[in-house]
Amino acid sequence: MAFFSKLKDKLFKSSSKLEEGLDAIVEDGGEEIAAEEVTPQPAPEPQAAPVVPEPVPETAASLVIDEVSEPTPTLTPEIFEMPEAAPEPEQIPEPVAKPSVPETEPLKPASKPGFLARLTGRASSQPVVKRVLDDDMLEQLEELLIASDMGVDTALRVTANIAEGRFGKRLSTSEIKQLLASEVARIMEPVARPLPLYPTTPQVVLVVGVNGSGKTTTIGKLASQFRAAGKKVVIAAGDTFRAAAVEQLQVWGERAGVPVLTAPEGSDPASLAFDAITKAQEDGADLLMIDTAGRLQNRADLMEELSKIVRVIRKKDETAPHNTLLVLDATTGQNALSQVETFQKLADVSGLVMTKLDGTAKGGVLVALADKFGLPIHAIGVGEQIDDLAPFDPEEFAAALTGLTTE
Ligand SMILES: Nc1nc2c(ncn2[C@@H]2O[C@H](COP(=O)(O)OP(=O)(O)OP(=O)(O)O)[C@@H](O)[C@H]2O)c(=O)[nH]1
Repeated sequence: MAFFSKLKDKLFKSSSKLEEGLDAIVEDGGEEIAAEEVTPQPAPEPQAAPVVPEPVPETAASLVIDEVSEPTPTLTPEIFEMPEAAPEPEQIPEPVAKPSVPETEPLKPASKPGFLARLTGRASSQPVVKRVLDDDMLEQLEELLIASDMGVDTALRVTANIAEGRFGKRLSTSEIKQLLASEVARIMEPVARPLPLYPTTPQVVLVVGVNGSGKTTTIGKLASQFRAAGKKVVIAAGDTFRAAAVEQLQVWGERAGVPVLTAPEGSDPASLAFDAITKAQEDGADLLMIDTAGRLQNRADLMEELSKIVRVIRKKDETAPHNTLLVLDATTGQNALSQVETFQKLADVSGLVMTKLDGTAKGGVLVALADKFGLPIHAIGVGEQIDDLAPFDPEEFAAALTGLTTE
């Protein structure tokens, strides 16, 4: 798949870091095994799921956005309904959420005889190095995952799951990679969800995040995708304190062919938001995306600013904002975790966009985020160009992160 190779190329630093680490771990204390002794490693048996498994629509991999019927304050899978533009009837997801699903039920990456399944069992004519999975090896694996920004808790859980039923067995780097990729995909599967779009118009998308995280760029990229999907979009440049931020948003608006509403420098962002929703309603816009300031230095001010924006737009539509997107910069690694905690206190964050996954060695933080918060990841930024915003696909991500290849 074209996107897979692009993501893989772009996640090169993350995967090479993990790959080199895994090679070193297996070689350290491993021994060479002749090809005929190499047996394919079965896919891992999932343990109790860290998060409740949710089926993900097949279409999730091809759409950053998803259209749903009713606005609700929280985003749960049952709000997903048939996207109007579903390409094939058989691709339509069943809107199922089963709180009664037993915790031990396997998660879904394995249900699709897809990419990972094709990799599993691949035979090699070359001799391979295998190492007995013992306490030393597990400790090294934990350290490697922690160093890859997966976070201590997630790294321990992932390693324990890999070890389950395999302790004392000999594993090759490729087998470990497959196991690791399956574990990562299993954690990521429930959070890989397109941005839900409700029928209410204008749909208000509030975009929050620290300065420099990629809010402006993401708004531009999203606006372009919405436009391509036939939506009428308006952008409000809500960071009225920084003229440069407003100018940059105007540039992105031009690129995406979307109007950007601005206000004089230093003016009240809530007042701009009110004018913007008024205009969006008058113009019959489908979407209003509101950029916001990201000054964490003064959290009380920022909190007041964000809650005032919400108060004011609710005067025009009490169900707004319909999505509050938190934009996170993957290169900040573990810092992204504290940003989620902080912004959850400042705003009612409904989903995440992770930017700058290209060229960072810190992609593992997504696994920690998914494991810890379970917030939907709607999209990932893999470059600075307008089309460098991709839907989040757990299997592709896991394969790219762990350095799995089809060759
Ligand atoms: N490589 C890469 N760079 C990105 C990505 N997303 C954003 N950037 C770059 O990150 C920098 C900051 O992005 P902005 O969109 O300006 O971030 P912001 O959060 O709006 O920042 P402020 O305007 O300071 O509030 C810019 O140089 C972008 O080109 C991405 O996915 N990959």
